[in-house]
Amino acid sequence: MTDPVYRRVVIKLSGEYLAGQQGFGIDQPTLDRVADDLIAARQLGTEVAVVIGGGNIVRGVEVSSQGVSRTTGDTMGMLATMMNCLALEATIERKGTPARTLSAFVMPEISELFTRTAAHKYLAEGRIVLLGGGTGNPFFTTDTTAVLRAAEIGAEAVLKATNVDGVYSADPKKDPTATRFDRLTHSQAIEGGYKVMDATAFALARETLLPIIVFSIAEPGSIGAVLRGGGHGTVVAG
Ligand SMILES: Nc1ncnc2c1ncn2[C@@H]1O[C@H](COP(=O)(O)OP(=O)(O)O)[C@@H](O)[C@H]1O
Ligand SMILES: O=c1ccn([C@@H]2O[C@H](COP(=O)(O)OP(=O)(O)O)[C@@H](O)[C@H]2O)c(=O)[nH]1
Repeated sequence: MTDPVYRRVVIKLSGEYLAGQQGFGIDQPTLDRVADDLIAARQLGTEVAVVIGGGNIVRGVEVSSQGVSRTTGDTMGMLATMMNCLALEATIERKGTPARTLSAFVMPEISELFTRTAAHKYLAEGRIVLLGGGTGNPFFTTDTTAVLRAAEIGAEAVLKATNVDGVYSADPKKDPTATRFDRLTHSQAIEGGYKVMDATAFALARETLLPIIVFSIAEPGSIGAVLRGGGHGTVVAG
C-alpha cells in the first residue's frame, strides 16, 4: 500500500452529512461509516485531527433569522459541533481506536480545553483528535476553524470532506452545467467566490500556505485515497 503523503492533517467533516437520509441530527449508521474511514486513515500513519460542522443540528444564520440574535445562534451552532464530536468520539472508541475531544470552550465536565500542547500530546499518542466548538467565536465557520487549527498545530493540509466531489464553477446542486476544477490557487478560489468554503477560510489558508483538498465523503475510503496523494477532488494550493 502507498505510504501517506502527509504527516499530520486536519479533516473538516461536514455536519450536514452526518444527518444521513433523515435530514436532521445524527444518523448512527452514517457516523459508523465515517468513523471506519477515519480509523483506516489513522492506520495509514498520518496524525489525524478532525473538525466537525454543526449544520445537521444548528446553523447560526438560520436560527437567527427566526428570532434569536446572531451571536446566540452562532453559539448554539458551536455547541452543536460539540455534540457531533462526542458522538463521533464514542463511535470511534467503540471500534477500539482511541480518540479525544478538545473544546474551544471551557467545559471541564465534558471535554478538555483545546491547546496546541494537548493536541500534540494526543496526536503523538496515536489518538484521533476531535476539535469541537468551532473557533469559539461567532461569525466564523467550521471551515475557517479547520484552517485555523491546522495552522496552529502544524498540519500539512486541510481535507474538506463534504457533500460534493470538489470545487465547481457554480453550485453543482443548482447548476447542472457546472464544471469541476482539479486544481485552483487560493487566490482563484477567493476571486471565484465559490461557495463551497467561505472566503475567510481560503484567505487564512493562503496566508498560512496550507493546501485544502475538497472531496466527497460519500465515497467510502475517500479520506485514505487523498492521504495517499490520490483521490478525486479539487486541490486548492499555491
Ligand atoms: N462552486 C461550488 N462548488 C462546489 N460546491 C458548491 C459550490 N457553490 C456552492 N456549493 C455547495 O457547497 C456545499 C458544501 O458546502 P457546505 O454546505 O458548507 O458543506 P459542509 O457541510 O461540508 O460544511 C455543497 O453541498 C454544494 O452544494
Ligand atoms: O467558529 C465558529 C464555527 C461555527 N460557528 C457556528 O456553528 C455553526 C455550524 O458550523 P458550520 O455551519 O460550519 O457547519 P457545517 O456547514 O460544516 O455543518 C455555524 O453555522 C455557526 O453558527 C461559529 O459561530 N463560529
